Amino acid sequence: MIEFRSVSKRFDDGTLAINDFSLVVPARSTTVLVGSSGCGKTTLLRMINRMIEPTSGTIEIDGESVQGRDPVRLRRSIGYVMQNAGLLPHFTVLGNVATVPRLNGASKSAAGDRALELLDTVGLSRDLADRYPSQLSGGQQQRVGVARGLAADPNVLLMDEPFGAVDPIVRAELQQETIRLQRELDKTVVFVTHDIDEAFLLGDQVVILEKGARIAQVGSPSEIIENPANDFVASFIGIDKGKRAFTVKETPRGAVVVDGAGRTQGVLIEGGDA
Ligand SMILES: Nc1ncnc2c1ncn2[C@@H]1O[C@H](COP(=O)(O)OP(=O)(O)OP(=O)(O)O)[C@@H](O)[C@H]1O
Repeated sequence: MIEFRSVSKRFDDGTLAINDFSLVVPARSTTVLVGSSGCGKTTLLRMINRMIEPTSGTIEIDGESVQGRDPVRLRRSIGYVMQNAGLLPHFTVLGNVATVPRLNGASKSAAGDRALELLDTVGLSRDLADRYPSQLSGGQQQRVGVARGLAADPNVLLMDEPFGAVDPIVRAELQQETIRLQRELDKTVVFVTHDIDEAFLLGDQVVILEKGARIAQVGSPSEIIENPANDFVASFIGIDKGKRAFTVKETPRGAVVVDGAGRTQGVLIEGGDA
């Protein structure tokens, strides 16, 4: 579990990026921070692994303040996946993934073996191991980025808009892979996006943020859609534009559900376990 307690961050130029933010991130599930550009998502994420230091307040992982931990060791123990994968251009795929285990003291051959296993885990062919990042597609680069994030077998994985730069089809694939990985690996994932659909797809807990990282609402996707806390949330999740507003239409074969654009999205059945 990760806990933010009254965390604020004022940058040197006076910008108050985070204003008194408190949140519990449950272990072994995915929490998504979602909000418009500049609301403070990246700053929150980077305070977890001390790439950014809070001005006040504390952040704890499993009850221990990160401020008391050695920043370099802390960073190596937490997976971090960023937009555009953030790969080292002069290292091969294998080199990029093996770097973290090497830094953590693994021998060259053990780190290489681990890196190959991780390519399997993220669905990349081992044939790509000797390529350089520029020789990969955007989606493949992102997978390498995820493999690198998992390399230290961290309990906590931070993902900052990891699929922002790939096309919609690859993005959908990577989202499904993320869901599969989460099921298999059982990590505590904190995921940042500005895309509410991505947030609802991936998040067990979704945190909708306004400027200054003010929390507009925290809840499961169902809770938020069923009971938006205010007009800002309703608008942000698209209810007012009819995006998540469905109507029921009777047809000779039974009731169907129709979206705001008049397109039939599915059939209405009795019961279900929700
Ligand atoms: N080093 C810095 N110095 C001054 N202000 C900063 C710095 N880094 C970020 N900010 C400001 O802090 C606020 C929050 O930035 P942050 O990058 O956390 O937002 P974000 O929600 O991740 O945005 P985006 O989705 O565009 O990446 C913004 O107003 C930003 O301009």
